[in-house]
Amino acid sequence: MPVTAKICGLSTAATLDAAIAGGASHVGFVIFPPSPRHLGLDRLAGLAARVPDHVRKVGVFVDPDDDLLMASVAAGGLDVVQLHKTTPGRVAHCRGLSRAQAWAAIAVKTRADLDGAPGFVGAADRLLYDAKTPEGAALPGGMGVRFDWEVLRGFRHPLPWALSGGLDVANVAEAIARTGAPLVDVSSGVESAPGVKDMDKIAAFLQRVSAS
Ligand SMILES: O=C(O)c1ccccc1N[C@@H]1O[C@H](COP(=O)(O)O)[C@@H](O)[C@H]1O
Repeated sequence: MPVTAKICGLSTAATLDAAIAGGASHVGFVIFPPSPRHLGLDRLAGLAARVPDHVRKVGVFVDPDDDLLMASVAAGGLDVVQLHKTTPGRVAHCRGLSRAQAWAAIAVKTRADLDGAPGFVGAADRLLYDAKTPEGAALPGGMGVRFDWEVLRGFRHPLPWALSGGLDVANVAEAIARTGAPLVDVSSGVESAPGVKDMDKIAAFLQRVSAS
C-alpha cells in the first residue's frame, strides 16, 4: 500500500492548494486559539470549500466542547476530527455527535505512553502517535518535537494508525522505513516560521513520501 500524507495547520488558499496538488490524502485545519495555525469558523469554511472530495478534511482540536466541535464540523464539512488530550469516552462521544471519523492523538515519549492505546478501540477510528511536547508547553502538538520511533517497534497496533511529531523532508523516509507508518502527518516541518506554511517544503515532503 502506498504511504499517504496529511499536511496539517494549513491557513492560506495557496498552501492548501499546494498540499492538494502535491497529492496529500488529508489536509488539516487547527481549531485551537492558542495555536499560530488557529482558524475561526469563517476562514475554516472558506478554505474547506476549496478541498476536492478525494482529499479528506481533518479538524484538529484539543479536548473541544460540544458546541465548538459541532460548529466546526458544520462550517468545514469535516471528514475527520483529530482529538488531542481527550479520553476514550470523550472521543466516542465526539465521534457519535459529529458523525465524522475520530482520530485519537496519543502523546508519546516512552513505550509506556502506548499503554493507553487499546483503550481507544471502539471509540476512535485511528490512533495518531504524536510526540509529547514539553511540560507546560502552550501546544500539545505542532511544535516540531520528535519521539524515538523505536518505541513503536513490535507494538501491536490496536487500530489503524498514523505517525507525527517532528517529521520533515529530511527524516520522513527514515521514519516510514523504521516504523512502517501507513500515514504520516506534518505541520511545522513544512513551515518557514511557526504557522507559516512553505509551498516548496510541502511539495518536497509529499514527493519524498510518495517515493517511500
Ligand atoms: O499544529 C498545531 O498548532 C497543533 C495545535 C494543537 C494540537 C495539535 C497541533 N498540531 C498537530 O501536531 C502534530 C505534529 O506537528 P509537528 O509536525 O511536529 O509540527 C500534527 O499532528 C499536527 O496535527
